[in-house]
Amino acid sequence: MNNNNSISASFKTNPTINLDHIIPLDFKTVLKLPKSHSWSTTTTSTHVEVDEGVPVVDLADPEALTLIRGACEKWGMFQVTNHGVPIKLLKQIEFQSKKLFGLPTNQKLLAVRSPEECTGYGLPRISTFFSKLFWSEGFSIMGSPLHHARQLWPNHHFDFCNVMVEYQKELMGLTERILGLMFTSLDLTQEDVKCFSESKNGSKHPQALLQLNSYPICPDPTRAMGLAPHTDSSLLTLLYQTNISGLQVFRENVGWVLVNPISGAFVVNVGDLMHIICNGRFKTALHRALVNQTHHRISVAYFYGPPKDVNISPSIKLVDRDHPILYRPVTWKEFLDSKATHFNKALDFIRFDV
Ligand SMILES: C=C1C[C@]23C[C@@]1(O)CC[C@H]2[C@@]12CCC[C@@](C)(C(=O)O1)[C@H]2[C@@H]3C(=O)O
Ligand SMILES: O=C(O)CCC(=O)C(=O)O
Ligand SMILES: [Fe+2]
Repeated sequence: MNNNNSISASFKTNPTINLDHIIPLDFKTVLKLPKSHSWSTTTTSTHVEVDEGVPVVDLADPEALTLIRGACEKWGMFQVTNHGVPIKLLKQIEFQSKKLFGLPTNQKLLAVRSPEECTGYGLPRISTFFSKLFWSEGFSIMGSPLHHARQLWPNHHFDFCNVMVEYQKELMGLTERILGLMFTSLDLTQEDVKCFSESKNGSKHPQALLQLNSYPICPDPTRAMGLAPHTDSSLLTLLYQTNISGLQVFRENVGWVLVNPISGAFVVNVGDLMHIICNGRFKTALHRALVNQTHHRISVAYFYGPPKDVNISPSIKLVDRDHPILYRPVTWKEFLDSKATHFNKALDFIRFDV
């Protein structure tokens, strides 16, 4: 799916940038944090302790709708349990990710993401917005991972590919179920949220990207950044953060709050597009990942969005005299283009002055 027809084209790396922003360091050989990866300690300063953390929602709970609405309004994030995705699949994707990131660097570079593309091995795209580099590496997949998996393991890519494909199938089902709950919690029906109706070129398919993240053991975590603060551009992101902590979410007037790993749970992030549809009522979650000195951390993010050329705009049901319309219509493609230039300010560029 690496063509101009998909959203992948919108978050391609600017071809003129330094390859340092694509090719990760050979982390295993580094005993001291290099200057290139040394952030000021104020940027990496750790989280605050809070009494009540990110809400956890058991999908079988009769109160799930109310809990989800409250969590999205207050945190832009919650964790889900009892979601139906087999634990075995979660263990398998963790295993396959570790297998991939454990390869020697020269082998991983066989599948490096090219500047024009969105899939393959490399540093997270947002690294181009920062002068310091991240203590992390990633592998992005859209649809079939076959092309890059063959480059890594010419004869032994079957298990990897099967797990990635199965995981994407399961996560698409779960994401759509959670999206339905989120809309229902605001009394919105399918008709109220037009983003899945026919797109201009007749394609009705939602778009999704699977991102495997690896945060190697770090010699000086107090000065390193795994993934800098950002919001996801998606409608919704489902993150499996294994059992090693590192994810933090920002709360206004509170600070950075740790998202405690819960065995077998998914973290659900409200993305920018959901924030637009809800006219700001559900908050897009500002989050980041820090690293540690003892454990290699893996996380798996599934970004889900609408067909690329469908207009996304605030639902009129959530607009009234007290809640004026905040955003103008935008397609996911246009928004990703804007995000690739304006990064965390992209929402401001489509906001009406109120
Ligand atoms: C579908 C997408 C979401 C994403 C941009 C992209 O087109 C492809 C990569 C995704 C990712 C993964 C790491 C974090 C993130 C912020 C980034 O830079 O690239 C997200 C993007 C996003 O949500 O904007
Ligand atoms: O690794 C994590 O906990 C966060 C990953 C993330 O935010 C992302 O991939 O967008
Ligand atoms: Fe994210």
